[in-house]
Amino acid sequence: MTEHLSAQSRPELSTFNWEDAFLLEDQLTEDERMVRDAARAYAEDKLMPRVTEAYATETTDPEIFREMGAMGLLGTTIPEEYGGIGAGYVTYGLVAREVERIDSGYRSMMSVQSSLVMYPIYAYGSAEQRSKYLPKLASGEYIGCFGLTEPDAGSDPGGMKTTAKKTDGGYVLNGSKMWISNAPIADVFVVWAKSEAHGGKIRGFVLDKGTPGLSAPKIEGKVSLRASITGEIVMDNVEVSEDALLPNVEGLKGPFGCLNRARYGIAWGAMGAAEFCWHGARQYGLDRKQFKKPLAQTQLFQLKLANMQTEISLGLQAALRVGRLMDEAKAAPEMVSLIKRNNCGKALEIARHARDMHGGNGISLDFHVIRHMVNLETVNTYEGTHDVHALILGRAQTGLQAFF
Ligand SMILES: Cc1cc2nc3c(=O)[nH]c(=O)nc-3n(C[C@H](O)[C@H](O)[C@H](O)COP(=O)(O)OP(=O)(O)OC[C@H]3O[C@@H](n4cnc5c(N)ncnc54)[C@H](O)[C@@H]3O)c2cc1C
Repeated sequence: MTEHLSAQSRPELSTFNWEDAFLLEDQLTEDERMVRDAARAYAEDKLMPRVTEAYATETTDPEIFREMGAMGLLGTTIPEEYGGIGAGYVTYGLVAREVERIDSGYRSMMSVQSSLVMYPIYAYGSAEQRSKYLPKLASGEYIGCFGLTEPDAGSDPGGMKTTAKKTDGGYVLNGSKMWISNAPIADVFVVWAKSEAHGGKIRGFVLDKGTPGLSAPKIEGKVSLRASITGEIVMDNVEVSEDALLPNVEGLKGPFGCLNRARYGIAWGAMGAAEFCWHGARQYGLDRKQFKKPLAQTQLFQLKLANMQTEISLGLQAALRVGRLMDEAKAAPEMVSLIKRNNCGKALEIARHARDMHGGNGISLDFHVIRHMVNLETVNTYEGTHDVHALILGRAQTGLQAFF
């Protein structure tokens, strides 16, 4: 059709913005941009200067929770009366993207606090639980963790062995959780257990640090996500009163409701890490000369940059679309599986290429790409592995269950 239009009536073509191919910026509201800009400034000014050291020494600074809390970056979707900023899911995603542009570990700390601890207390908790925990979690005074995975139950959380037995005044919990982000420094533990009193159904409990029988040893020696502390949760006859039970949910839909939100944030976050790697590779290719010309002037280098730009542009648009649908309460969990799986897998591939494009320098922490690459191995695995999300999407289109 366009070729029949006269030059005057032909719509103006705008110039291409290589960093923002589909003008994502124009699709955001003023408020979304404002929170995003604040998150970007915080991430660049406060997180970037400490990440290399934190990663190298495998240390997590708990002060980061307080800083994020002061910036309004914890529990962004939680209403203001509980300390959140009552923002939508697009805002939450934009924040995840900025924080993960620096490090997936920092984004993990934030995602766990917001989606896996604050969200279940808000959505499934009693009025008392909401007012006891949410404001302090929002300010970062309390640090939270989420215990679903066990040594023998990862992709299949229904196989968990942790139990809650009814006592006169409440419950006694026994079992252990594995690979739990924030656990060794946590004040609040949201844990999932099979409750005999509820016919063996999975129920959520909120435990306080210091409860006898509750411990959270650190898992040492991780090669990935080293700036984010990870631990076990050991429950050895942990006695809690009735008010530790999350009253308003039972079954796997409890943990899955939280995971769905965290996975959505991860889809944005992974694109932030990928963008860092892409921009880093581009700049490196412009600066470094081999064979008397910039690396960026070679066809292979440009092909890789084009692939990165394409996947990131598509991945961000998809995340934005799902975020808008979440804000309209129209998003299905399978949509989240699709973007979590795609964006993590693509980000990992981009980070590997960026590492290669930096040559020998690519293996140095100073250039950051190998840190992102190794982090993204975890991001591709946790919150539903790349393959497990494929099985969710396979089931959705065939009606056939391929998990077992
Ligand atoms: C750093 C880090 C932080 C984490 N933080 C938390 C946290 O805060 N809270 C929490 O609860 N968990 C957390 N996890 C755990 C994470 O969610 C699990 O590692 C993840 O769900 C995978 O479980 P798994 O490790 O037991 O692997 P498995 O389930 O044993 O999977 C191993 C492999 O088998 C494949 N597989 C499994 N089932 C199937 C199947 N049916 N068909 C085909 N392939 C299959 C998987 O895709 C994978 O490739 C964290 C993990 C890490 C590494």
